[in-house]
Amino acid sequence: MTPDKDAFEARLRQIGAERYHDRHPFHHLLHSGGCTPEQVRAWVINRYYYQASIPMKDAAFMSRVEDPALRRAWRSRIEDHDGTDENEGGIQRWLRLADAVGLDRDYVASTEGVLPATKFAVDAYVRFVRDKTLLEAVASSLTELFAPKIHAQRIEGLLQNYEFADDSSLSYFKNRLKEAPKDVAFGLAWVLDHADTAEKQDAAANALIFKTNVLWSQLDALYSAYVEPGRIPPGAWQPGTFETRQKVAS
Ligand SMILES: O=C(O)c1cc(C(=O)O)c2c(n1)C(=O)C(=O)c1cc(C(=O)O)[nH]c1-2
Repeated sequence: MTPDKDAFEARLRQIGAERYHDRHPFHHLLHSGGCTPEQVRAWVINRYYYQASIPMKDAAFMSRVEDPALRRAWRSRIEDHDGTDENEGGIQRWLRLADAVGLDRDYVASTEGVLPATKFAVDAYVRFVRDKTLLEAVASSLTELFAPKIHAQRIEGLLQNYEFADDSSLSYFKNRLKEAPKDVAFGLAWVLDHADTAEKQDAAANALIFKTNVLWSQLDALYSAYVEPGRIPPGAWQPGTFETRQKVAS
C-alpha cells in the first residue's frame, strides 16, 4: 500500500519545526543584534564555505541523474550560485556581504580560515549527495522549505541592528527569497512522488534529519569558537586579521 503523502509531508515539516537551524542560539544572537562585529565576520567567513560548496553539491547530484528532465529542472540551482552573463550569482553576492562587514574578500574566498568542523559538516553534505540514493539526495535539499522564513527574519534583524546592512550587502538573502521557492516546490513534489514505500519515506526523512545536523553543527562550531567558550581551533580565522577596517556594526 502506498503510504499517505499528506502525512509524509507533515512529517517532513515537523522535522524542520524541531531541528532547523533557525532555533540555534547563534542565529538568535545574530538576528537580534547581539553579535559583535568579529562574530558577524566569523559567520560570514564560515558560511562562505557552505555557499561555495552548494553548486559543487548540485553538480555532483546532476552527474548521477540519467533523466534529462530532472537535470534540466535542477541546473538553475548552479546558475543561481555561480551566476550567468546577466546574473552575478549568490557567491558574488556573498562576497559583497564580506566587503560590507569589513573583510578582505580574497581571504574569505580562499576559505583558509574556515573552522575545521564547518569543513567536515559541509564536505559530508557534498559526499552524502554524491553517494546516497537520488531520493535521499533530493530530500536532503528540503531544508530549503524552511529557509525563506529565516532569510526574511535575517533581513529584518540585520537591517534593524547593524550599520553594514543595506540593499547591497543583503542582496544575497533578497535574491534567495525569489529563487528558493521554485526549487523547493520542485524538490518537495519530487520527494513526495518518489518516496512511494514506507522504507523510502523513512530514508527521505532521515536524509532531511542528516541535513539539519549539517546546518546545526556549523553553528555549534561557530558558537564554540567565537562566542562561548571562545576556543578558536588552530588555523581558524583570528579576529583582527584580514580586516579592511576596524569597526563594522552597531
Ligand atoms: O540562510 C540559511 O539559513 C540557508 C539555509 C539553507 C538550507 O536550509 O540548507 C540554504 C540556504 N540558506 C541558501 O541560501 C541556499 O542557497 C541553499 C541551498 C541549499 C541546498 O541544500 O541545496 N540549502 C540552502
